[in-house]
Amino acid sequence: MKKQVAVVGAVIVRDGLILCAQRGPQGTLAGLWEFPGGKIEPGETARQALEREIREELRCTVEVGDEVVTVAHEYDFAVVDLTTLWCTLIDGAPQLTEHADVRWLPSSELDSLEWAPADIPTVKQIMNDFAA
Ligand SMILES: Nc1nc2c([nH]c(=O)n2[C@H]2C[C@H](O)[C@@H](COP(=O)(O)OP(=O)(O)OP(=O)(O)O)O2)c(=O)[nH]1
Repeated sequence: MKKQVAVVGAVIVRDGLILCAQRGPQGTLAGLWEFPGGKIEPGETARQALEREIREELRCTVEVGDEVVTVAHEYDFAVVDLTTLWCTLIDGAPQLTEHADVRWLPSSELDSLEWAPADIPTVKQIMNDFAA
């Protein structure tokens, strides 16, 4: 059985734009775009994990809202269960610590980036939700 990893990602919305983050040039899924976040640690809820990851990775504070969607994606290295949650910034502005780049994009332009494979259904759903 492949290892199963529970991951949370933040869909941070500010002034109608969505924060997209590019993974660093080394390691898993290098250079691809994702929603900032990471693995849920034992004993944490998805929301707690996301608040912690955003503080660590982007040095800012988010308020976590409703779930966008949960998607399971099988990579060669693991099955990733990616849950995304709508977020708003309540303190600070995102700073680059691990990511190569961040961009604020309107939902209609999200598909201009090369996303991690697990994110593609999520990106489609966000584009639909915003267009609705
Ligand atoms: N944070 C985040 N991770 C994602 C997304 N899409 C996606 O496939 N992933 C994958 C990448 C990683 O394998 C895992 C998240 O773990 P992590 O954020 O702790 O990443 P990492 O690079 O330190 O992990 P790893 O090298 O040990 O796999 O989920 C996404 O939108 N956000």
